[in-house]
Amino acid sequence: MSKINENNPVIGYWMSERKRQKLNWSEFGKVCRYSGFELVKIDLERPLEGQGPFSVILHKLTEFIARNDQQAISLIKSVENYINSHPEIVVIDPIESVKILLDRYRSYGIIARSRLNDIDVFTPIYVELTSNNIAENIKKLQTYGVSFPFICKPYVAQGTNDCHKMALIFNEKSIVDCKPPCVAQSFVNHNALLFKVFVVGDEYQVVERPSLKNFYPSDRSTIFFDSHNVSKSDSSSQLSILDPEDQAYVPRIDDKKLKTIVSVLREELNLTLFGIDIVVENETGRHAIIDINVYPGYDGFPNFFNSLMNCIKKKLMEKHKNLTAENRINKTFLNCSVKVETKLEQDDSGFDTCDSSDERKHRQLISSTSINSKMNTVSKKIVNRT
Ligand SMILES: Nc1ncnc2c1ncn2[C@@H]1O[C@H](COP(=O)(O)OP(=O)(O)OP(=O)(O)O)[C@@H](O)[C@H]1O
Ligand SMILES: O=P(O)(O)O[C@H]1[C@H](OP(=O)(O)O)[C@@H](OP(=O)(O)O)[C@@H](O)[C@@H](O)[C@@H]1OP(=O)(O)O
Repeated sequence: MSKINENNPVIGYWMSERKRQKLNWSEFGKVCRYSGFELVKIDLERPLEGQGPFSVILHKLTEFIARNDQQAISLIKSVENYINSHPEIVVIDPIESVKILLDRYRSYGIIARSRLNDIDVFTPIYVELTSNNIAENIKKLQTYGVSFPFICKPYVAQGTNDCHKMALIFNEKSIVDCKPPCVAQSFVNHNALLFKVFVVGDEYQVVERPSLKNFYPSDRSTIFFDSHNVSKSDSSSQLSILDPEDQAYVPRIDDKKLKTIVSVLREELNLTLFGIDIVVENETGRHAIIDINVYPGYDGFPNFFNSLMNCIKKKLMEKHKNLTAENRINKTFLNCSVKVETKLEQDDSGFDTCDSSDERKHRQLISSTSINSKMNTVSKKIVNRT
């Protein structure tokens, strides 16, 4: 097992070249150096064991996690194995949590079951469509209460070429335009304003983005669109221009609700880097969460790299504290067990008690096995941290 180099801790990262360039990632290298860290790109084609030791692993592996081929599966498996055998490393973010968010249906479920309901924050009614049988889909939509118009969103939320291709469906005869497997979600009118919340650990920022205009049930045909042409900071889609009959009212986000949304989701998702897309429903002012993204673009987040660095330092401190506490608990456990065992040996006077001496030996064996395994973990951790 490799050791953490505390004098010059290494942050190993992986993200696509496209994302690296968009974020101007080399600047983060400078921030790292300034804070005494080394920033190293992980080579996914080589075993990770020889590339460390890492103090932190930061990744956006969504494009591999979303893929279902053998190569991607075994690549992710080997990253997972490496992470599992190095509990001392801070991982941003756990692959298990990322997997959940790549499945739109599951991430909507998390919102729907969370205590956000208590503050009237909701995810618009949704249902998963898995079959091409139109009658079955109509029935499902009715049963779950998905209303027209609704948006058909690909099942996989991030990391594929098609995951941002959506269809806005206005009537029953257009249900044929759904492309299962997908999630159908009722459309919420929100005057074409989207609030994007970018979260970095304890910090967050809201940026306003263009969004889809108000729509109503009608005979019109399906609108197919790519979400990246609608809701980027420089988007100027025709679909975002309000109709003359719409009220030129500007929705507002409630800061107190926003704070609760971030803290509830941070806890529910077990993620450090994520984005929440919120719209405010016309008339009711209710806040609807329409999407959650893993490690989003952070476009408009001032000093993102400084916030990221602060967050990494905080996570390292927490990890250090947890490992120290674990060591202390293990030592206490060891002391107690040694005392109990000594007492057991003294008690073994040859008289028949309710425990046979064989049973006692068996118990002692179990006890010392568990001490040994605990000590192994402790000493491994001590080795890793020196
Ligand atoms: N339920 C909804 N009601 C109203 N508008 C919606 C709803 N869901 C999505 N939209 C609109 O469609 C756009 C794309 O939806 P969504 O955010 O789910 O797509 P995405 O591809 O996951 O986006 P991202 O690029 O953030 O990953 C949103 O920006 C918003 O304009
Ligand atoms: O940065 P990446 O390449 O990861 O792209 C992400 C994109 O960021 P970008 O706008 O900087 O492209 C995000 O947009 P914002 O929510 O931040 O607006 C969001 O669309 C993610 O779903 C994308 O992840 P992907 O689907 O590609 O995995």
